[in-house]
Amino acid sequence: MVIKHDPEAQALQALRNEIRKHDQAYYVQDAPLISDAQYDALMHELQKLEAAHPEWITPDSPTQRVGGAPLSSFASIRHAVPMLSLGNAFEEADITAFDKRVTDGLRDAGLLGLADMVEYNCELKLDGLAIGIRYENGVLAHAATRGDGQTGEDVTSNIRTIASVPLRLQGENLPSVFEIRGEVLMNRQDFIKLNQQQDARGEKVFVNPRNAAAGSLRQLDPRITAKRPLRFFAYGWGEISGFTSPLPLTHADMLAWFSQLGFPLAQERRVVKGVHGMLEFYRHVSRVRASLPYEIDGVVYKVNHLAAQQALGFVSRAPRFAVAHKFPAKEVSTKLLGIEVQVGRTGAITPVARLQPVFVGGVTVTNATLHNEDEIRRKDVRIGDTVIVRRAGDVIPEVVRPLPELRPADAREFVMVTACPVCGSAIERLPDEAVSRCSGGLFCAAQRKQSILHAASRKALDIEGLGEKIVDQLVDQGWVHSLADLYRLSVEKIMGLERMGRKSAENLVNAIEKSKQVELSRLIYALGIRHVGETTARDLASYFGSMTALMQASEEELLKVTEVGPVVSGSIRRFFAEQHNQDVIADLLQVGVQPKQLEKSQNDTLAGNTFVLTGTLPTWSREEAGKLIMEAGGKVSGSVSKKTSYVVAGDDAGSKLEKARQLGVNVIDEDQLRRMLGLS
Ligand SMILES: NC(=O)c1ccc[n+]([C@@H]2O[C@H](COP(=O)([O-])OP(=O)(O)OC[C@H]3O[C@@H](n4cnc5c(N)ncnc54)[C@H](O)[C@@H]3O)[C@@H](O)[C@H]2O)c1
Ligand SMILES: [Zn+2]
Repeated sequence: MVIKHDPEAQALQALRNEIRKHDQAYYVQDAPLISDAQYDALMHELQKLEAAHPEWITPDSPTQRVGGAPLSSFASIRHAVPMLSLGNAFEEADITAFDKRVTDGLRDAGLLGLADMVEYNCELKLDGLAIGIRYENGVLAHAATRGDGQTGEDVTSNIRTIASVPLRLQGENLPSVFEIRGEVLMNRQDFIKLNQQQDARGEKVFVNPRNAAAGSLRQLDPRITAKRPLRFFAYGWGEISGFTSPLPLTHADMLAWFSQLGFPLAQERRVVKGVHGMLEFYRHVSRVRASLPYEIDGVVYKVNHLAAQQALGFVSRAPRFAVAHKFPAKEVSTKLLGIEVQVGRTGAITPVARLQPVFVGGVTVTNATLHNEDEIRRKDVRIGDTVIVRRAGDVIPEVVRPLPELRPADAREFVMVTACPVCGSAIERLPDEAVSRCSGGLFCAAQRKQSILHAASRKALDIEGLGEKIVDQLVDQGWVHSLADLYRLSVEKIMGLERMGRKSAENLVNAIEKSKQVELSRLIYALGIRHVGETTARDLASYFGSMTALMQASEEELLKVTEVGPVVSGSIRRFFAEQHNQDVIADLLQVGVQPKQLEKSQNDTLAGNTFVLTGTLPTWSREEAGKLIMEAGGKVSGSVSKKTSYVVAGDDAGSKLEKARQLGVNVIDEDQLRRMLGLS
């Protein structure tokens, strides 16, 4: 054949096989391998290919068929009347088009006056599985799943276990053959309970109520089905014969009759006219959806008059007289046009997907997060891919996964940027971290607010009154670009900020001025170098004694400082390697910031000793004691290790004391420390 070597024909075959595989998993195994959105995207792609090449459509194409082949472990039942699917509509325009098709069809058939609007019966689209139940002379004879639409699985014994399915029809005058059709489903609450039980017993849990209902009904042992909380709701019929009374004339009256025969109907039914009526029903159901006891995935509109239904007839897999109006999916597919990176307040670099605009979860989405570089690799997302995008509730939309089946030949892999897109500083990523970060902490505009707030905090420069609201304004006004700019602010300028009187402005300027006389350790901490917390800053200050010495320190020297390992030293080296950061520090010294170096003690009594302070000391605060130790040449560390020389324990000392005992580290009290310091 000619089409054999056509790449499009090959793609078409591959798609059909892929879809068949998923039909099998979904309809037969009740265990879908992919989300419905993903499945719908594959189906959509196949429809597009077939529309372009109608000559390639074969009767066995998934677009022409319903469901999956019946499971062979069940006996099969041939449907007297085929069980079909429903056409789908997603937007108002689809509904308008549906109504126009119906209206035109009925006018052509002479069933609708020129000025008349079509009447529709509106129902919920229950998210379970379709079942046909046949009654002979009023008694349940057999029941079958939809299967491939022509032949279904015999689930008679299982259907009999469902309490809401009558074993015998109610009333006197009954048809000799009557087939009811409807949905078997599981209430949300029942589904949650079932999954808890399954989990507790170490058995399979279901992904959603639909699959739980399908899996429970399609059991070879009806005793298992009997234990599952299944429900049945009627919405249609198959063969009806041997009935002496006239049949109802409308769909709504048919439903009313089913109710009399003993079948439960789903709530929220309504007969409406025209597009307006259908859309109003849709909006109403959208509002009550969350309060329904079961899952629905949309609503169904059916032409109400049965004569009109008959005149309209069927296409291959669905009736022309009905349509399912589906709710906006939380997941949809779209094209990934590109990947950009964003810099967060803390310098974290987030890759962001630029998408072909798509309507999902009720809004149009053009961007979605890809979290980080590893996620992109793990999901194997490539630029040019068709991807599944998810948006549930108020969360940020995210790219769930690509559809490799639809990957174009020119799809490209993402390459992480090496320089910050905001400030140009190097991007760093530590081996044990997922996130890449901009290393221009002091300089990067994206991180300005955060880094100034950090520098002003109590344990850093301790600038009272410099809170988030003020920092926001200072940065947004463009008055403060870097830390040093704080020291250039005047009272007059600050008075220009919202709700800032002269007095508070003066206080703030004084607080900023006062912070020029800062201990070296606090200034180091204020720089916001990654992994340099308060304690490390103190260790660095006491070891190097000056900012210049720290900035010039080699890796080897840094590693000599207590508890500075390769990660911390690397972070310090990279920070000072950035020219931008060096400039900010030079600027700080220029505007008059004078870090106070700790006075080295005369005799270096405690040199070479590392102390850990824990618990409440009788007279000194831990900070005071730490300062005294450092002034005597000792080091203070936050955690106990074999390298610790002494643990100074006060009242209520906890795990650190225990650790010291385990490791055999000397434990002393405040008095002993005082003596070592030569203070008593
Ligand atoms: N994830 C997967 O791998 C996978 C595989 C196959 C199918 N699917 C999903 O199944 C869908 C196709 O399934 P489908 O062919 O059953 O179509 P459908 O579920 O979109 O619509 C037809 C079905 O709706 C049900 N229904 C509920 N309320 C109804 C009412 N009031 N009146 C009439 N019918 C009502 C019936 O069971 C009927 O068979 C796909 O769009 C996809 O979402 C997913
Ligand atoms: Zn940056």
